[in-house]
Amino acid sequence: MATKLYIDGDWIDGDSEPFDSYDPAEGRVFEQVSQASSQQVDEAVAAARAAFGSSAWRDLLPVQRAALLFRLADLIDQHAEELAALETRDQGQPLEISRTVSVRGAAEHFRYYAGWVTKIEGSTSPVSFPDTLHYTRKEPIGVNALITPWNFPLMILAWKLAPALATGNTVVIKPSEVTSLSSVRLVELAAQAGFPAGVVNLVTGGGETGALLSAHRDVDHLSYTGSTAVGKLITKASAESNLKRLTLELGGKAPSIIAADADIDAAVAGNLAGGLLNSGQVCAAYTRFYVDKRREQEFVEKLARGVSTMVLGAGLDPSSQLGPLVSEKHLNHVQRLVEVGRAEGAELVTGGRVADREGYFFQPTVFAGVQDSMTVVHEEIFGPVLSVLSYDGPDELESLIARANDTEYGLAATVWTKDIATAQRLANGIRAGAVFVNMPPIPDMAAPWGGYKASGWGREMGPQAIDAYTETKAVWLNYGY
Ligand SMILES: NC(=O)C1=CN([C@@H]2O[C@H](COP(=O)(O)OP(=O)(O)OC[C@H]3O[C@@H](n4cnc5c(N)ncnc54)[C@H](OP(=O)(O)O)[C@@H]3O)[C@@H](O)[C@H]2O)C=CC1
Ligand SMILES: CCCCCC/C=C/C(=O)O
Repeated sequence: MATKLYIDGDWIDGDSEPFDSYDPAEGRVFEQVSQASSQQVDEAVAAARAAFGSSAWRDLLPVQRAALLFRLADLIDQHAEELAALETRDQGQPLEISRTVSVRGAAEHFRYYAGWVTKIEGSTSPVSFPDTLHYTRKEPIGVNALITPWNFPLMILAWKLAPALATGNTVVIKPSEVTSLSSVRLVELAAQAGFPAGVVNLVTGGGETGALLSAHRDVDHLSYTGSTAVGKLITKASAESNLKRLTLELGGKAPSIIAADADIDAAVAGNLAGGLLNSGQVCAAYTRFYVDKRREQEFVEKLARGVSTMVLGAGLDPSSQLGPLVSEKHLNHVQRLVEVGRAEGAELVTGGRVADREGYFFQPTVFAGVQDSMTVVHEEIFGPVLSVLSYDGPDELESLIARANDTEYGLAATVWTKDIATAQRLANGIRAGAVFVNMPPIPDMAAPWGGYKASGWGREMGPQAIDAYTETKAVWLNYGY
């Protein structure tokens, strides 16, 4: 039996043909997922609109709204093992990642934004009119479509859902068709927590569901995480429908700069974590390594050694360090780009092939001798593929910054050095939403996350997400009237 849709407080079957969800570690179907029809998408949006105006939601006191978010966080904790196993089975990530990053991360987001509910303040402005009070209010935007990706389905849903609900919005959730299951379970827990009917709606689907939401005239704001190509389609659909507000977290191609004074062992460990977490299926993954020529050989050798000792395996196997890629389609995408890298002359140091086992596993791969013009430096691979380039030393800092910035993306970057001036100059010069000095790209709910350039619009997490889900209203009060 297929999973169900959740519309206006009811669990219902999708009217379109259900689709298969695969266990990527086995390459076999393990669940059927309901597919919403176009009419059901309309019903979900209508339910969210009605709930937005309902006193059951609108008139809740901030402390009451916060209590619902705290309750949801507690329910996630109570079901942590079940959620982690489900995420691992559906997405492929090692169980420890599901536990610590996905499930604990999701619960922490609901707690963090529950804390914000009672602290969403406006301001007063000293306008130049006599007898006039001017103040601002932050109001919820209205109906929000949340279109979430397949790399961290549960956690990224929490990035969007927690601030949306904290600010008093209503939502229609549309998970990636590749990984819908943890979203279905989270919505069950939200219903159990007691959110009023219509506040949280879920439409699973693939093929047109996302497009229906992006073109919908009664969606006020859409938050999307995924490819830049779809991000562009969404901006077009917004422009051609109702100019809905957009928050877009799109592709990345993070540079990693390793200076001559870096602790190479620490840099290798940090870059392996930053480049291969979730098998490289991370928008902020470190992918192109610019190493000072004096340390290049040592870095490549140690990186390749680290990569080749990593244990590939099903996420549910506790010894596994690298899980499968999420789907056969994505495995083919990674394989194609690795072949392009070889054809363009990158030196394959280790890996480079689909692993010889069931499921969608790709060998972790290191390319050396990579040139700036190569496709592996520019295209988002979103897999376990690390490309090493080099640079000439401290005098090259300006050109190094230019090379790091020679990309359409600007989500994240990293610098490895003991010299504070080098770190600061690079952090200032690189055009990216986050620069990590001597550490992997670890998000935190208190810190903004998002990109420059084609990596997106707006910021998630931190206080910035409160802005993403609110409108600012200016109230002018003439008390001399
Ligand atoms: N930034 C990140 O975290 C992520 C980046 N990626 C990158 O994206 C690449 C391609 O991944 P892919 O699996 O194709 O997924 P995409 O990221 O391209 O997005 C697929 C999602 O977008 C929705 N969608 C498609 N068209 C529209 C539209 N016009 N309006 C609104 N939503 C739409 C789909 O829903 P529907 O079919 O129902 O319309 C589905 O939910 C990956 O190789 C990777 O590089 C992928 C995942 C996460
Ligand atoms: C160490 C945890 C890394 C989590 C990265 C979250 C990724 C987000 C994205 O790809 O959009």
